[in-house]
Amino acid sequence: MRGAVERPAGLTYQPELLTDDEERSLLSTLGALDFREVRMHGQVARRTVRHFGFDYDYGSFQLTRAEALPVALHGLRDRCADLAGCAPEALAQALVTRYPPGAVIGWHRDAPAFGPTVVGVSMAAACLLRFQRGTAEGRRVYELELAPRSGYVLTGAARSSWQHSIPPVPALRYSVTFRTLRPGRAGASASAR
Ligand SMILES: O=C(O)CCC(=O)C(=O)O
Ligand SMILES: [Fe+2]
Repeated sequence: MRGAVERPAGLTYQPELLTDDEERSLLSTLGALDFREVRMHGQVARRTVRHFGFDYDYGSFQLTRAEALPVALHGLRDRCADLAGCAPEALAQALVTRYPPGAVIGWHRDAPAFGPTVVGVSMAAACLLRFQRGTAEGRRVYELELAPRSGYVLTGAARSSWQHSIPPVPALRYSVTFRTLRPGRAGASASAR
């Protein structure tokens, strides 16, 4: 990655957020989920996903109600809320992603329909999380290894100004990403049920 290295403000990384036993038990829950394909611009991605709480429609840019978070993932949400310093219920959306070897997620910022806080947990294989902002001479980059059982929080500039991506994962990886909703969306979400 070309550019000056700068750690994004608002990025927190927490190794060993989960114990080995917690990871093992969560992986058996995640492994049993029925994952769905991701289709963007007509292309089917290698990674597959499952949404809980809310689903994001890439066509209409709207959030719609999805199935409730399984009880087996409530403890994980509590842990992530602690890490982010918010109430567990504020983490209204959970996205579970399964990355088979070689799967990626391209450069993006999380949708503006979501709120100011994004918390992610990594399980099974490690991967790199890359950040970029600015162009040409002003390009800034950062790279972080996400170890299995670790968590990260994106707030502030890390959430809203920097883009992030994951290059091809070396081995099967699962992540659970919890997101808040944009303030003022509570009414909209209730009527979208
Ligand atoms: O897998 C991850 O940890 C990050 C996924 C991500 O950036 C996203 O789904 O928006
Ligand atoms: Fe993201």
